[in-house]
Amino acid sequence: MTAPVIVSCGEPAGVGPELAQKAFEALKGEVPFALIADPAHMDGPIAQINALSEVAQSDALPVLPHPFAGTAKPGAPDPTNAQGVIDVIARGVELTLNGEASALCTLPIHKKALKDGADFGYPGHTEYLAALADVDQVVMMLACPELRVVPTTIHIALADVPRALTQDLLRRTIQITHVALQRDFSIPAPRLAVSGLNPHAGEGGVMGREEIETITPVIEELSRNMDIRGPLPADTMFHGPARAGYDAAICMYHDQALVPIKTIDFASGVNVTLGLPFIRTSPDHGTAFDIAGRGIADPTSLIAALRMAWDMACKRG
Ligand SMILES: NC(=O)c1ccc[n+]([C@@H]2O[C@H](COP(=O)([O-])OP(=O)(O)OC[C@H]3O[C@@H](n4cnc5c(N)ncnc54)[C@H](O)[C@@H]3O)[C@@H](O)[C@H]2O)c1
Ligand SMILES: N[C@H](C(=O)O)[C@H](O)COP(=O)(O)O
Repeated sequence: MTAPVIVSCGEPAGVGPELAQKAFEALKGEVPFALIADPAHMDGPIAQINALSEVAQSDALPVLPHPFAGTAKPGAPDPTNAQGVIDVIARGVELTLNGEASALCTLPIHKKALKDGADFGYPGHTEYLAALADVDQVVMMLACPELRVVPTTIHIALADVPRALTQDLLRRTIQITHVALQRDFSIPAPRLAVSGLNPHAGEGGVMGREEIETITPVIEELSRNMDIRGPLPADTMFHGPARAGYDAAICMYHDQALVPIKTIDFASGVNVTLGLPFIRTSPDHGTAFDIAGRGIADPTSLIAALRMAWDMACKRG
């Protein structure tokens, strides 16, 4: 039997805790999951549990208690909670690695709050999870029913992208994506479209040389074994008919990949980390401090993230 999904609470001052309550109501009987959180931070009904084996018997949101140093005031992160947020993620990883949970779904963190409150040394979950799992490269993919995108460089300043974009990084990003599309998304022969970095994919070297020196050689090499094309101008590869021609778009930097998907489907996009020794998904939005605690946050993306985690877990068996 597939074990439940474990959900890390993320920033308690954000929309995470209320979304977990809403997702529990929506997914009862469909996706078994438990939240790791401080019960004192939760507003609605919860069932405190001691182990994930108790999830099936819970008629309220099952919560594995994790005491935090501070209270949760919507929209105002308490720096004394930062270490708790980080520790909850690590506890979620431990539970997936020891098999008590089948997958990890993370609620949003506030990166600056973690840096300020606990000197968190990672720009996001993606890099922290890679470190916890001792994996030197993972891939961020965001997926919605109409589009999958992968940023090759992730949480770095735009000015640093050209230097970070190496043939090795691009090759491994594409290979990890290709394997995951086959294994977790049931696409036997994935079609990949690779963007350029520069306007008009460099226009033959007139507007930048990364396409000639870095991107094209990798595509040529990998095209011997996979259906891959590019570099394509990024401005024309995301409209409807263009999207129909590929299963995933490999992009060169964060916003090149995430702007199109969050524009097309902010409500139900899912962030999934590929290349980890466990399954990790997440909603595609952040902590939404501006609406936290008002009961109006939309749980659609979290619901999609939980369904994706569960689906992947059931497929992997
Ligand atoms: N997985 C993650 O941990 C994750 C993902 C994205 C952003 N973040 C972090 O979250 C923080 C805030 O980021 P941001 O302000 O750029 O993005 P955000 O997604 O938190 O908010 C952007 C806008 O979308 C709205 N929004 C977000 N989620 C919503 C929901 N579920 N229902 C209704 N409206 C919603 C917000 O109210 C806001 O107006 C930053 O620290 C960022 O790094 C974390
Ligand atoms: N780049 C992600 C997004 O905007 O959706 C987000 O910052 C989450 O990153 P992690 O999953 O690494 O926390």
